[in-house]
Amino acid sequence: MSSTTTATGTIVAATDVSKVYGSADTQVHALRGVSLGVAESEFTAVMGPSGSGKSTLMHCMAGLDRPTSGSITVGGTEITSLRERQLTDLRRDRIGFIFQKFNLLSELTAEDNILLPFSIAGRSPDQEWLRTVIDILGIRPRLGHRPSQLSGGQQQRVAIARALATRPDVVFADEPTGNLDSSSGREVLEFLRRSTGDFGQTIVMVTHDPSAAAAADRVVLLADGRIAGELRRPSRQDVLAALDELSR
Ligand SMILES: Nc1ncnc2c1ncn2[C@@H]1O[C@H](COP(=O)(O)OP(=O)(O)OP(=O)(O)O)[C@@H](O)[C@H]1O
Repeated sequence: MSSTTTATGTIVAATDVSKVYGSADTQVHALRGVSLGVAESEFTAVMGPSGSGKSTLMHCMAGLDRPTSGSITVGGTEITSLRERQLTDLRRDRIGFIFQKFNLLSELTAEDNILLPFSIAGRSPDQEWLRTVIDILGIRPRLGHRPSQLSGGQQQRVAIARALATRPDVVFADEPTGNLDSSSGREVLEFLRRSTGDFGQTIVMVTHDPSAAAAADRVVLLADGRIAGELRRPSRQDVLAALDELSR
């Protein structure tokens, strides 16, 4: 079983997680006994070669997919045994998502996109928190715009506001800078970093980009469905060297 240090204050814990896709001779072992603890208020990046299991791990930890075996807890709740309805509620209430392609609803304004999780849940947002998030992200002047009227960087900031608005236990970000130019990408990473330092938000980000990973507190390396190592506050060069080592 691969494992990495589980810090105290662990908010998401995967224990001996395996995921097998397909059956019989078409089986793919996407994860082979991964154990990983995500510390509260930390920015964790997951990296590794294509096909190493990054998306599968993130989807399992976020309750979007079920592991074949092993345990996953989010905020102390074992999610692998939850029914579909309970999983949907847990994702809505305790998890935020940021995607490479922003995933904003094109017919809604930026503000309505940010408020969508609340409309779905039939709840009111914490107005003061919402104001703080919107102001820090600098999107107040854009709240009445639809996604097509916003740049990629602005759309991603709206998506970040939507993810943070519910104050989730953890935000999962899937290549959040993948569709952005380098300066918008840097801004987005800066916001993500700030949300961990200033607000104690926990973030798990899957990325291929060594510069993006270098913004994280911790970089977990996956290879062939196993944890292959980790780096603490690495530079871009450290990340590149570790990836190079993995591909040997
Ligand atoms: N739904 C699926 N059905 C069958 N095999 C799958 C499925 N999803 C992923 N796989 C396989 O599982 C392995 C891990 O895939 P995964 O997408 O998790 O890797 P990744 O590290 O995120 O890759 P990439 O960097 O290319 O996005 C790969 O061999 C992939 O082909």
